[in-house]
Amino acid sequence: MKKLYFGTSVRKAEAPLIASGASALLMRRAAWGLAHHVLAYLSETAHGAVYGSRVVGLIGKGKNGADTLWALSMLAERGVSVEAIAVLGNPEQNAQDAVSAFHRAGGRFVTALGQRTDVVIDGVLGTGASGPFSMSAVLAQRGIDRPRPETTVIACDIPSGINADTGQLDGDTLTATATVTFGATKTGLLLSAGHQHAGRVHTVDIGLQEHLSSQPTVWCPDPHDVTTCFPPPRATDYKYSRGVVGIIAGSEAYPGPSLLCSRAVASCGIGMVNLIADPETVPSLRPLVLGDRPETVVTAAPVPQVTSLVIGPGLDDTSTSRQRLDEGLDHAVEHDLPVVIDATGLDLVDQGWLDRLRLGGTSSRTAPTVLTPHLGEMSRLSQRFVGTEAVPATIGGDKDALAWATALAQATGCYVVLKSADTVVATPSGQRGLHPAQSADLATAGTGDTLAGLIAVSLATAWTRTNSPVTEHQVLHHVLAAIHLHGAAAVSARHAGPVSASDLAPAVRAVLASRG
Ligand SMILES: NC(=O)C1=CN([C@@H]2O[C@H](COP(=O)(O)OP(=O)(O)OC[C@H]3O[C@@H](n4cnc5c(N)ncnc54)[C@H](OP(=O)(O)O)[C@@H]3O)[C@@H](O)[C@H]2O)[C@@H](O)CC1
Ligand SMILES: Nc1ncnc2c1ncn2[C@@H]1O[C@H](COP(=O)(O)OP(=O)(O)O)[C@@H](O)[C@H]1O
Repeated sequence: MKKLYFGTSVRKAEAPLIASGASALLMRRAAWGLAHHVLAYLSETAHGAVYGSRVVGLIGKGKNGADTLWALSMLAERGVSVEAIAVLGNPEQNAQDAVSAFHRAGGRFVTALGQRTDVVIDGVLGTGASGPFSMSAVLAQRGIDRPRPETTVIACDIPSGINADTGQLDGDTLTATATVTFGATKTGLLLSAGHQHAGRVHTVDIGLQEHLSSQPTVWCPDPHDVTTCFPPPRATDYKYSRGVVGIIAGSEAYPGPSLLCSRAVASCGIGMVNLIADPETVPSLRPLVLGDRPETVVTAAPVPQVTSLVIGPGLDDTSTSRQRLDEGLDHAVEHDLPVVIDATGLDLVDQGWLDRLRLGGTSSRTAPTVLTPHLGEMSRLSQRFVGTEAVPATIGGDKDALAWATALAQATGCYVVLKSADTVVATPSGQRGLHPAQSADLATAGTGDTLAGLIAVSLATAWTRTNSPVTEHQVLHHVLAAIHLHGAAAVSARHAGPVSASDLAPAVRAVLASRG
């Protein structure tokens, strides 16, 4: 997993260095990093020509603008023709050293972008941005055209106006081809509007690591985590040692999720899939799932070897579904097993259950309970268990997703996986994870049922493979790995055309096959 930091944390980490007079040094390191990446993009985009190419910086009134001016000076030394446009404030007043260096290098201030601009550097606002910001309005006020769509835009540290903690943007900004960010990868670059506008993120080390170590971290999964958390079987394995996932999903009204969930679990190579569906009360599930995968073990109650449970996809609001949920949760509590609660299960679970399911709750539980709401379900859960107002469920909306998930995790004592284009995870003690959107192909019915199954597999693996008690951080790791596998499966399935939820299970196998 990679570590991400809030923008405010990076600013706190810089503070002691700035106090000791190292501000100019940090800025120079940042500018070198920015210039280096601009040169690389020029080599790719300006017909391989660095000499004679033209780079224009949009300059604000803070240090972000100063960084950009220093980087332009360095580019000038490599034969790049550099110009700057003051779009906010007067850099002469706030960044005199940088302006002098820029002039010395042959740079000049202009008032228009000009016909041929190879790269535009967005140096208007960095981590000091606050409140509303409209790049369109700021440019229009000065009679400056927006860069043409084909122009390479490189954001200095973060696209202007983006909140470096939350990724939120109150207004509009330029969509960058790439962002060159300093000190650490900021959460705001991989979340919400920040993720949509940052383009490719390059992180430049400016010597903050030691000072960042005391700052809170947000964990981000990578492909290696899938390899670790979804391992191939060991030579000595047998079916029960690989884990058994119990599934309480599907109803007479919505039978499909039982199949989607079973397929997802089976596609990971688990020891056994146990669909818990009494033929007396939900008669259609058994033939449906057995017709698809005869190896599924369908029982009225969980088999004793169950290692983790997923409860909720496709349940309806009937007494049968409620009873199935109650029996499944009872089993999870009694045997201290990890349980993933998804979809209707989230609406059926009540405070009494949460008191028993929370870590160290009335049942002295040690195994995790993972709640996997989408935005609408999250809004309802927050109203019921945190006491917050109803929130309109729009992707990229004005909610700080990490803070929202953290509040619910702390209130419920459960792990929360808040699913939208970006997915965030919060643990009961406040550890956090973030999986930036990987594939919008997941925006289709049934993909959440698949994810719930993958998380249950990953937790079953943690439970069967780890001898010592599984830590909260290990649970976070396994949950994030499952989310990454889900996204990678959507990317893989895309190669064959538009994706539906049924395509994900075969794609999960393909992704795992490619990881060895
Ligand atoms: N510290 C260091 O040593 C290092 C820092 N580094 C660099 O510094 C950058 C942060 O610099 P920064 O703190 O000067 O903030 P920055 O974003 O450039 O501008 C703030 C100015 O903008 C204004 N403003 C704010 N919001 C606004 C809005 N919505 N609309 C309009 N105006 C708005 C605000 O005005 P105010 O609201 O305060 O009146 C203030 O004047 C960071 O991203 C990185 O590039 C690196 O070099 C590494 C070393
Ligand atoms: N635009 C998007 N980009 C990336 N992932 C998305 C997007 N929209 C939805 N997803 C993902 O798709 C899944 C949808 O889950 P959910 O809404 O519970 O679906 P369902 O209940 O139909 O199974 C989640 O994992 C979510 O993160």
